[in-house]
Amino acid sequence: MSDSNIKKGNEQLAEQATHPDDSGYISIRIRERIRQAGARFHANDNIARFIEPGELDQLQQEVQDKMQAVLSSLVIDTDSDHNTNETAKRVAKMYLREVFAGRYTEAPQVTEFPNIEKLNELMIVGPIQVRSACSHHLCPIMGKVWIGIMPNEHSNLIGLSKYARLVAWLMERPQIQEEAVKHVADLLMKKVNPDGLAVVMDADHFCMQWRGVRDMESRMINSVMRGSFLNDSDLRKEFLSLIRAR
Ligand SMILES: Nc1nc2c(ncn2[C@@H]2O[C@H](COP(=O)(O)OP(=O)(O)OP(=O)(O)O)[C@@H](O)[C@H]2O)c(=O)[nH]1
Repeated sequence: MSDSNIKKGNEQLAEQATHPDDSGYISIRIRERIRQAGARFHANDNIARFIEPGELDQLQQEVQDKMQAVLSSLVIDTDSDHNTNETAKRVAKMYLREVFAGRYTEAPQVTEFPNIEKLNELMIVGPIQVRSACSHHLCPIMGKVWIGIMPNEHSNLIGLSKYARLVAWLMERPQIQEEAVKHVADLLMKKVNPDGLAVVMDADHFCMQWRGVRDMESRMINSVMRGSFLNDSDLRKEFLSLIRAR
């Protein structure tokens, strides 16, 4: 980072400090609030409730300044290289507003309708295209998710698009696939309260393709079965054969 960039970054951080005695790093204040609440802030946790209005902009600026330092340590001349001149800014925006946005924003609003007609037939949604990142290398995970729902009279019905919105909100975080699928199942159990739920995810892990073992063929497929999908092997088979046919 050039001296002028460092100075600019420091001035911006100083301006952001609302208390004269804090370091100016908004991430420190947010972390402190989370710790005081006894909450967790792993890569796949949502921390939106600890971020006050306007603070996400400050956090993005902090990430930008630190990303600029990473580029500088990579010995990239971001001052004269027109291609990387604004890379720190782009990457900060991409992390906070796009690929990891599920950490920093509240869950999408979902209208829940009562199951007036007492529907109890298998319903399948998918393939829902999903984009996530592994928490080990922050490399993309790109894949598909299928959801099977067996409602009962106590279930809520939610709009079809809401499955995709909820799944996207959970996926836009660094994580491992096993936990991602479990989180999808937990959230849908809470929202829909079905008799049974099945979630299958099939994804490419770029940390195995772009780098590391550089295996372009292998993928990860995993599933979570709850309630009647666990207890009723015919239902499970019907679900799996219907998604296989797609
Ligand atoms: N179980 C699981 N592993 C994952 C997932 N995404 C990435 N990984 C793996 O996480 C592992 C991280 O392993 P490490 O040994 O700590 O890192 P590394 O030395 O860079 O590993 P290599 O990829 O083998 O070069 C790698 O084997 C990845 O393939 C996931 O969703 N689930």
